Amino acid sequence: MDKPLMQVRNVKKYFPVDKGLFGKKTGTVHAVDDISFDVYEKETLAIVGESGCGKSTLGRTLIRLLDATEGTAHFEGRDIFSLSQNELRQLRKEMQIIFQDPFASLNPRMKVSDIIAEPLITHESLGKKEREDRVAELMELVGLRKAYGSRYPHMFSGGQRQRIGIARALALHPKFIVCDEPVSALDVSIQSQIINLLQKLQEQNNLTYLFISHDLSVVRYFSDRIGVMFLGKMMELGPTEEVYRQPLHPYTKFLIAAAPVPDPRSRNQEKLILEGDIPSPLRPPSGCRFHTRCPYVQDICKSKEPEIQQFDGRSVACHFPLV
Ligand SMILES: Nc1ncnc2c1ncn2[C@@H]1O[C@H](COP(=O)(O)OP(=O)(O)OP(=O)(O)O)[C@@H](O)[C@H]1O
Repeated sequence: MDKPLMQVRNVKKYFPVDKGLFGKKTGTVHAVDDISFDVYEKETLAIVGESGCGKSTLGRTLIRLLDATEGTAHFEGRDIFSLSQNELRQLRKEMQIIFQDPFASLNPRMKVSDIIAEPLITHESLGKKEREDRVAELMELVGLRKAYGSRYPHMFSGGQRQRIGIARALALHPKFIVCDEPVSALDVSIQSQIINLLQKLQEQNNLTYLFISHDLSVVRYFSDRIGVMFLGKMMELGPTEEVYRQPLHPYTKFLIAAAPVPDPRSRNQEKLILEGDIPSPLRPPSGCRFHTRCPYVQDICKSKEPEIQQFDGRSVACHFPLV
């Protein structure tokens, strides 16, 4: 494996909730709650989990679109949570994000060529001709015809709009890209085109992806490793194929069993039925956060938070891993 590009240690992101009288703080959402992992150069690390488990908050915190509550994240040796505004400006070139809904993230009043040129104008001092050439190059890279540059976002299909978002994200030659559910809003046939494009761009540009998805069938065939989140915690992390073949955490086993694409090898897998709703991140359960839904729950799970155990390049936060 390549060396770590990012080392994330004990990162927390809490949101105060003020719905009380006079905007008084009435609680805290534990969106990301003490998460540690490494992201290796040129890998695709998928982060999966049900809606609201903190995937987007984690991704946004790691590229400093959100300020962490606690913890550190070293990117090529620099703790990105303690950078000055000026240093942060430099860092922004190296870290980008691709959003789920390309339409919402593209300014409808701007021409596509201006949308793609925007980061170049903000961060680079290129002449007009150089900038136009770079925009044309980026459009070609993502499979958009140069002539489309004078059109507006509403004139494009969802897949093409996502290509525009990807071109803009690539404009400054980033190393690390958070892909936040980039194909969830697209038709299945278009999803594979965009995933193929992301893979091609990764190879050509040595990109590292943190790929956020609620859909395990999407990430299976192209992520190198997979991290499974539940209520702000990382429950399991390991090489994708190994995690699918033998999930160590009951929650991972449930997610794989519930994934929409049938896997012939998993047909005989024990059916797991999860009891209850996802608990509130405002008042996470004591002990293991998953214990209220876990079919294998035992007394210790209700009172003691599991330590993270390491198994040969894999990690799991469970008192009774499925080894
Ligand atoms: N700005 C905010 N203020 C308060 N709570 C927030 C804020 N942003 C996110 N949350 C809460 O933090 C928790 C994690 O949200 P997040 O969007 O990171 O989850 P997610 O796993 O990405 O879900 P989804 O797939 O639905 O986007 C949720 O309970 C959410 O309501």
